[in-house]
Amino acid sequence: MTAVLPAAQMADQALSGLVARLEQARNRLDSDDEDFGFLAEMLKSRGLQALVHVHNKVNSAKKNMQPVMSNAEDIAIALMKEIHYKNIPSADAIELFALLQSPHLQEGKGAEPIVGATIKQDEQTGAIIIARILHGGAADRSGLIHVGDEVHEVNGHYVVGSTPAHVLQILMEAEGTITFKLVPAGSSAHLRESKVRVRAHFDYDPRQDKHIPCKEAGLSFSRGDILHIVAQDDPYWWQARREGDRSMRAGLIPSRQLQERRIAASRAEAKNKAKAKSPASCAPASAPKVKMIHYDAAESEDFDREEVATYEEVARLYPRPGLPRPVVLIGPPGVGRNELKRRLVALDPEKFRSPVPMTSRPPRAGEVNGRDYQFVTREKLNELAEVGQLVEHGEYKGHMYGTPLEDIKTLMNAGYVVVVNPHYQALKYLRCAELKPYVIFIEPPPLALLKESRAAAQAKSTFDADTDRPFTEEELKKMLKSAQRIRYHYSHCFDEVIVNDVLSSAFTRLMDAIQRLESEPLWVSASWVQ
Ligand SMILES: Nc1ncnc2c1ncn2[C@@H]1O[C@H](COP(=O)(O)OP(=O)(O)OP(=O)(O)O)[C@@H](O)[C@H]1O
Repeated sequence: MTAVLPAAQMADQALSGLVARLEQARNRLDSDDEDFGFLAEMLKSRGLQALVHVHNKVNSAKKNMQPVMSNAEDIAIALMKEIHYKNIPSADAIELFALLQSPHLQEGKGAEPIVGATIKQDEQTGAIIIARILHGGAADRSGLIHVGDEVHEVNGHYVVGSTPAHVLQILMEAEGTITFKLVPAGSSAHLRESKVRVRAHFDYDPRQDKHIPCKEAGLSFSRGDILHIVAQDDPYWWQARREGDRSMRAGLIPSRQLQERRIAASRAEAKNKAKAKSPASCAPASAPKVKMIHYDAAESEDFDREEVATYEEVARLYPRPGLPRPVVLIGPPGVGRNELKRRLVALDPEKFRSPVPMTSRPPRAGEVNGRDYQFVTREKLNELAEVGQLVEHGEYKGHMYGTPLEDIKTLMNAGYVVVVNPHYQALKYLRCAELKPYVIFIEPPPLALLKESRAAAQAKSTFDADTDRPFTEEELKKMLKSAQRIRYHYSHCFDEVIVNDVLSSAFTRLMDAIQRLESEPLWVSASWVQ
C-alpha cells in the first residue's frame, strides 16, 4: 500500500494546494470517485513528496552555486577541447569529459573579491586558507588578515572541512559587517608593499584575460600608464595600482615573466600563420621603394627588432639646474619637426641649441663651416660612425652626413637645452643615462586636417629636396602611414606626443612641455637615476 500524508502535513505548498483544489472539485463535479481517489492518493504519496522535495532542493542549491574561480568555465572548455582532440583518450579522461559536459557544471557566475581577498583549499590538509590579499582592499585595510591564515568561521558559520564555494556562498549572502575567525599563519607571510614603479608598454583589460585567477580583481591599464607594483611575490600575477591612486585597492596584473611569455607565444603563432600562408619560396611582391632619406639606413630592418616591451622600471627625475635634458623630436618625414626646432632656436638662441651636422660634401656658396655644417672628410665621418659616435648618419647624393654624439653632450654640459630632430633609429644612441633625453613624438593630424593646414600655410614638401612644391596627397598619406609605424614600434620611448595640427598651437604645446621638463619631476627609466 502507498504511504499517504494528510494535506496539512505536506511540506510543499504547491502540492498541498493542488490536493485541496482536488477536494473542492470532487464536491462540485459529478465524476468517478475512483479516478479522484487515485489522483488524490498519488499527489499525497510519500514517493511524490520525496521527489518534489529533491527537485526543490536541487533548484535552490543551483541558484546559490558559485564557481571557485571566475575563469572556471574557460578552464573547463579548454580541458574539454584537450580531451576532445586526443586520439585515444583514457577512461578517466572520458569520464571527466562527461562530468564537465553535465548541465549543472555548465552554469556559473564570477566570484566577487568581496572582502579584497581570495581563498583556496590547501591540497594536503583540506583547510580553507587565504590565498591572496588585494592591496588596499577591505582585508588589507583591516590589517588583520594575512596570506596563509586558516579560515575557521565566517559570520558565525563554522567552515572547517567545507569548500571554498561554501565560504563564498556565505560571503555572498552576508550583509553589513563580515566577521572571520582565523588561525594566523606564520608572520613571514605578512605583506610588505614594494616601492617599484613601472611604465606599462601595453594595454591590459582583465575582462579579456582568460587566465586571470579572478577577473573582478584585475586592474586595467593603458600603454604609458605609470603603475605602482605593490606585490611581486607571485611569479605570474603581480598586484598594482595606478600611480597616485591610493584610494583604490590594488588589482592583479600579469607579471613581466607572464607577459613576455604571452608575447613570445603570440609572435610564434603569428609567424606560423604567416608561414602556412606563404609558399615555400617567393620573390618580393614589388621592388623595394626608393626613398629619400638624409641620414639613415633602410627603415625596414629596424622594424624587425625582437625587443619585448612589457614593463619598464621607472623613477622620478627632478630637474637638474644647469643640466637641462635634451629635447628629441621624433616623427615621420615632413611632419614639421624642423620647423618646430627652428622656431625654438629663433625664440631664444641663448637657451635652445641644435648641434651642427657634419658633411663630406664641399661647402656651397655662402655656407659657413661650423654654422651651416661642419665640413669634414668622408674618412673622419666613417671613423666616428664605426665607433658609434654618430647619432645618425647616411649617404645622400654621393655625400656622407652625420650628427656627432659628442657635440650634443658638449652643448648640454654648457647648459643649453639641446633640440634635435633625428631619425627614430637615433633613439638607440640618444636614450642613455648620460643624456637622459626627453622624447617627443610629433604626430600628423588626420588626413583632412593635415591637407587643410599644410595647404593654408603653403607648406613645402620635404620628400623631394630639389623642388619647391607643396606636398602631394600621396606624400601626406605616406606621412600618416609612417607615423603609425613609428608609433607602433617606438611608443615605449616617447615621453610625450604632440599633434602638429595648427602650427602655432603645436608650438605652444611644445613650449608647455619644455616648461614642465624644467620645473617638475618626471618619470624616467630607473637605471638613469641610480
Ligand atoms: N602645422 C603645420 N601647418 C602647416 N605647415 C606646417 C606645419 N608644420 C610644418 N609645416 C610646414 O611643412 C613643411 C615641412 O616641415 P619640416 O621641414 O619642418 O618637416 P620635417 O619634419 O623636418 O621633415 P623632414 O624630416 O623630412 O626634413 C614646411 O614647409 C613647414 O613650414
